[in-house]
Parts: sequence; structure tokens; C-alpha cells
Amino acid sequence: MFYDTAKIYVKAGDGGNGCVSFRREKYVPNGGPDGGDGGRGGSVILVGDEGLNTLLDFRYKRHYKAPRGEHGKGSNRHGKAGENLYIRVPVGTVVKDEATGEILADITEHGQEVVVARGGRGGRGNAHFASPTHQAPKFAELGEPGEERWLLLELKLLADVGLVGYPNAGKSTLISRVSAARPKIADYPFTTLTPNLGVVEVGEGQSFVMADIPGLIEGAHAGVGLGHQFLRHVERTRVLLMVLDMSGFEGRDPVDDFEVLLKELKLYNEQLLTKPLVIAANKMDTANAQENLEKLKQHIAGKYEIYPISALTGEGLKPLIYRLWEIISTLPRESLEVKPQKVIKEQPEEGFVVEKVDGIFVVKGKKIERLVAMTNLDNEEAVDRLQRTFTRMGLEEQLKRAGVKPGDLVRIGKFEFYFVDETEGLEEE
Ligand SMILES: Nc1nc2c(ncn2[C@@H]2O[C@H](COP(=O)(O)OP(=O)(O)OP(=O)(O)O)[C@@H](O)[C@H]2O)c(=O)[nH]1
Ligand SMILES: [Mg+2]
Repeated sequence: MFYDTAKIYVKAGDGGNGCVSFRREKYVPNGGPDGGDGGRGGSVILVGDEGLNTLLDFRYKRHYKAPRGEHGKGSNRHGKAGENLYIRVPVGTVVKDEATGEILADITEHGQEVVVARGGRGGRGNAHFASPTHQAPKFAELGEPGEERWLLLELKLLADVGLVGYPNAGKSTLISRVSAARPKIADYPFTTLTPNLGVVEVGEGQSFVMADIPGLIEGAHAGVGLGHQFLRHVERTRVLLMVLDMSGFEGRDPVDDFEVLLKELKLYNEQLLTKPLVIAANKMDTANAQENLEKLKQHIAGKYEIYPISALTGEGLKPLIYRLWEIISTLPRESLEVKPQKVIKEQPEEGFVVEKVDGIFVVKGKKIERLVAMTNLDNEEAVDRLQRTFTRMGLEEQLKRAGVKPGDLVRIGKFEFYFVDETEGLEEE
């Protein structure tokens, strides 16, 4: 299994504020309230995309913010909603809340959508708060703040066959020949910087996954040329296919290459050598290839299977692929299992809890916190209404049960107040 990870910050748009406004008409002195509602903020949504296979893009862009909703306006005009922000992630991405480590979602399908930060609700305009006894409310709700969080994205990629070889040996050319993968191919070393996966069709619905891994060089086990990261990928594959360049260009010698690669694998993790290893003698279309192949065969002396191929012309690829498939089919399958899907957990809306933290009574609950966040605390009428809603929700009783005394500090979201016991006050009079 391959792991690719990224940490990103997502922030949904805040809801627009509700508007305080009164109708103005000629000859009508006191028009009724007509403040419109604010629009909902945009949400941040992850979308599975099978066309992607790394999380590399997230190394460069880490902050994702959806736009806020527009504020409400007079004449009952509502603010426009903020647009949702869609972020495409590879299929196979596990999404965790960075703060809690909790799995929020497992994206297993193309087109699957997961809301990772919900846009804030728009605040209601003052038109909503008119009643027979209160005909001219001079307050409106604020927009609810959009959710925000840090996410940990983890991509698990499964590969049956891992290609190991020197840079420029023709690994990417090979995978592009036998699968639909289209990695960059070029006549210079270190063309490939992240693994590419390709599905190799063997026949009748049978296939296996091949991983093109960046080239390894001497010292890779100690981290030379990003070696560690690449070898970590090799650890997760079930079969190794060593690609050797038989052309002998630039003074390369396939026998030396073979020895160095074997040594690097061994120095990094001896266990790697317990995996089945097959050799692809590549570039057999070049002038000195045949001669080099003979030398290599003598050196290997039957210890490993050698398949002469040309990734460029396609020569010899069929028997190699068939043989790899044969080996894979004999290996146990459990290493290919993906853990079961988990679904995003919704916090309960209703209800709240009271916790005593450092002498302060902290009230926690989605609904009650939202209520406070959407109240304009500078507005007396709005605060009055908030207090009535608290009473309806049974906040006072619950605070008392938690042991609150008059004068104690109570906190709900960003709102703090000193507790006053109204009923007791009355008795004393
Ligand atoms: N003549 C010949 N050239 C080949 C063959 N296979 C690959 N090449 C060439 O070798 C060069 C390197 O090929 P790549 O596939 O990019 O090599 P790579 O192993 O992926 O290289 P890195 O990504 O740098 O590790 C390119 O110019 C290819 O066209 C082959 O079978 N014959
Ligand atoms: Mg390459």
C-alpha cells in the first residue's frame, strides 16, 4: 500500500447578516419591518476523482475558503448564497479531522461528495421577528459563522508490482506501454518524481496494478536522491520488477546496476528481498544489448528470472506481463484489502451539555452555540430575545444542576455572562 498524505485548512463561508429595515412609503409614516435574510455561506466539499492519483497538489495550496453569503437588504431582499467550493481528491482518500484524528470520510467512488465544512446559515432579517406585540423589531440575526477545520488527507494506493531501477532505465516507458497510465517520459534521469499507478489488463477481467516508482541510485537507502521516500513505496508492493538498461549508454553496466540496486534494497530493509523479484532487461532494441544480456545472464546464474524486453517497441512484454500475473495469483490477497468505509459523523443538533472548566461553566451544543453566534450582542432587543430562548431551552435549570451560583461566569461560544438567579432574586424581595 502506498500512503500519500497532506494537511489542508478548509473554511466554509459565513452566512450573510439579516437586515434591519423598515418600509418607507409616501404618506405612510411607520412602515413595517422589511429587512431581508442573509444568504447561506458556501460549503467546502471534497469530490472523488478517479483521474487523480496523488495528493501532491495539496503541498502547494493548503488553504481553501468558500465565499460568504451576501447580507440581506431592505424591501425584503435576501442576500445571495455563497457558492460551494469543490475540491477534487483521488479516489481512495481517507479524510481525518486533524485535531481529533477522527475519520470524517472515506472517499471510495468517483463523484462521491463529502461536505467537510458546512457553510453558515444566513441570519434572518427583522421582518421575521415582528409579532402582534412587537411590531417594529430593531434587530436581526447575524449570519452563522462557516465551519472551519484542518483536515488530514491520506491516500492509500495499492500496487501489486513495483518497478525499481536506475533513473532513465525505461520504467515509465514500460508502464505506459502496458497500462493506460501516461507518465512523463524523457531522456534524462529523475523524470518521475512521484509514483504513477497503472492497471495492467491481463485478460477476461483480470488485471493487476503496477507502480512506476522514481529512479533509485546508489545511497538511496540512506536518503540520497529522495531514496527513502521511494523505497517506502517499494515496501508496499507485492512483487518487484527490476528494470535494467541493457544499452550500456554512458558507460552504464547492467551487472553493476543490478548489484547496486540489490544492495540498496537490502540496506533499506532486508525484508524487501523476500518478495518475488523479476528482472526486465530493457532496451533490447539497442546495439550492445545482446552482448550485455549475455553478461547479465552469466552473472545472475539462474537466481532470478530475466525477461528481455524493449519498452519502446513492445517486444517481449507479453510473456513478462503474463509471468507477473502468474506470480501475483499465487500470493495471498489479504495485503490488498482496504478497510471498511466509515461515514461522516454528524454532531447532534439539539441538546447541550454544561462542563466546568477552570471555574467557568462552559455550555456546549451545536444549536445553542449557533444561536449565540447569530445574535447581535450589541443590540438590546436581540439579547432579550436570546435570553427568552435560553429559558425555553431549559438552560437555567441545567446550569443549576451543574452547580452554578449567582455571579459565576458562563460561556457559550464567544459569549460570556455572569449568572443571575432571577427566581431567587424574587423570593428575597
Ligand atoms: N531505445 C530504447 N529506449 C528506451 C526504451 N525504454 C525507454 N527508453 C528511453 O529511455 C529514456 C528514459 O525513459 P523513461 O521511461 O523516462 O525512464 P525512467 O526509468 O522512467 O526514468 P526516471 O523517471 O528518471 O527514473 C527515454 O528517452 C525513453 O524513450 C527501450 O526499450 N529502448
Ligand atoms: Mg520515469
